[in-house]
Amino acid sequence: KITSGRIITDPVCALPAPPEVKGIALLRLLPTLFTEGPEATMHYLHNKLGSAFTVSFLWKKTTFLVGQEASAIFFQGLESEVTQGNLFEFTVPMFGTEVGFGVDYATRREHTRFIVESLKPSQLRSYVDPMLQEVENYFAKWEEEGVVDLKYEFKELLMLISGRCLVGKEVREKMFGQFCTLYHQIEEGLNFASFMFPYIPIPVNHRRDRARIKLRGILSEVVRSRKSLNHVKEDVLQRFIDATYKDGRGTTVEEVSALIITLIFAGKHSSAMTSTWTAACLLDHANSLDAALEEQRKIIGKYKDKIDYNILSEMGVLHSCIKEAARMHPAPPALVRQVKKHVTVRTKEGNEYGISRGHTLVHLVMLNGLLPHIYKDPEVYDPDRFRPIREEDKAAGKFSYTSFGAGRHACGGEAYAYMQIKIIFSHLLRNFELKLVSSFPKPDWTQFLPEPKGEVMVSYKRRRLPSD
Ligand code: HEM
Repeated sequence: KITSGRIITDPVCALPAPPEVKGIALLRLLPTLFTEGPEATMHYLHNKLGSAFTVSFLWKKTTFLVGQEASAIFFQGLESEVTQGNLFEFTVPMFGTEVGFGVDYATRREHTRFIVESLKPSQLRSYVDPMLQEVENYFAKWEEEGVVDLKYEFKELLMLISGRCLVGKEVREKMFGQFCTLYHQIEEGLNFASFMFPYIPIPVNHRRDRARIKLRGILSEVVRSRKSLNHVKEDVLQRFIDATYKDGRGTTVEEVSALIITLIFAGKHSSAMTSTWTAACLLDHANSLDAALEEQRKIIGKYKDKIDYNILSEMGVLHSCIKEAARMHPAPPALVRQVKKHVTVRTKEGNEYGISRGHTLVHLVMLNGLLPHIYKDPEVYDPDRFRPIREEDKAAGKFSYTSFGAGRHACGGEAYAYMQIKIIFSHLLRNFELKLVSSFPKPDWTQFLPEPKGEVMVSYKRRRLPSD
């Protein structure tokens, strides 16, 4: 039985708790969960219980939030109320104890500042040419025509771009194969077993730990060499080397190396998956594809083959196509926090609930982008909804679009991500005729970081897109 808005006697919290699902009611949901997946299950609970509801399993209470009103506390709450806390403990053996959840909150905020500064528009301009070179070199290896798994291709390409723009030329040119192998071993350390028990002695954890030490060694060598030879480069690694804490202290070699590994992790998979969904959506919607091609023709007419930061900013149609794919298929489908101090959640339906300390809070990005009072026909791929005049997310206001997070922990790499994805797609659209040959992918919920299921097979044929 699903209990609704029950008055509880917790002395700290006089407000009713959100509707709760537990025991037999929870068991009854299992068939839907296994046959239709988490999104359908959450849809069902959201429709039935409203925009805040709690799932209780054993002693663990997880409260799910959907929509702007209910999610406000998630994004705006103080660190003393709502925190990422020790939920991300599992990332410490992946990235090291010098960054992320291995350090205190104040130091972590300083590191976020280093990241945001290294990816701000004035810095982004310098990453356009290296990104372009990586993209051109990559697709130059494709034949005259063929069939590829675009998901695989994007994973490879995004790793190359990360290698060049984040890690820098030394590693990219001399030891990239070794770097990738080690990085993948760290990435493989992210699975359901290591998430629950990050330190248990299983082979995948051993490999992750050995890989992190070796990778750290490689990066430390590069940082030391740059420092001793006074070699200054145009990449994120250099920005981290030059960064200073508020007290004037510089970053250590270990911190710089750990920050770079963290950043590749934050940006590579999410960008590769958003690119894959964008391709699948575009190739499945002739109107949107035509609009994106038309925009490229116009831009070629104006600037010929030249691409720079400003020209990329003119690709508004392409931008909306990517944003719309990320709305329907957000790279992280849900975001998590922990309640540190009792908080109040106000819902769109006009309810007020008290959430007690110790609850896990989950903001459901995957449902937030599908709310019909914000998005017209939310199940339809319609990039125009983000174009001037309509701008459905802006019209609705704060927290209506959360595919890149929001509030204190909003994505620090959003502009960088759009830039690299736009560079990839402008190249693909100008140089290849593409067709989706496999069926439109479903999300694969068996992966720790969900991605399109199976191969995303696309046929390509070289061509030169004429100008308008
Ligand atoms: C399409 C690609 C991307 C998507 C969909 C995405 C999405 C997100 C989301 C939803 C969050 C919020 C996490 C939370 O609230 O718990 C986030 C945080 C973050 N992202 Fe991204 N991201 C993308 C690309 C990137 C890239 C390319 C970088 C860097 C190169 C990056 C760096 C970060 C960082 C550093 C944070 C943490 C911010 C903080 O905790 O203060 N992201 N991202």
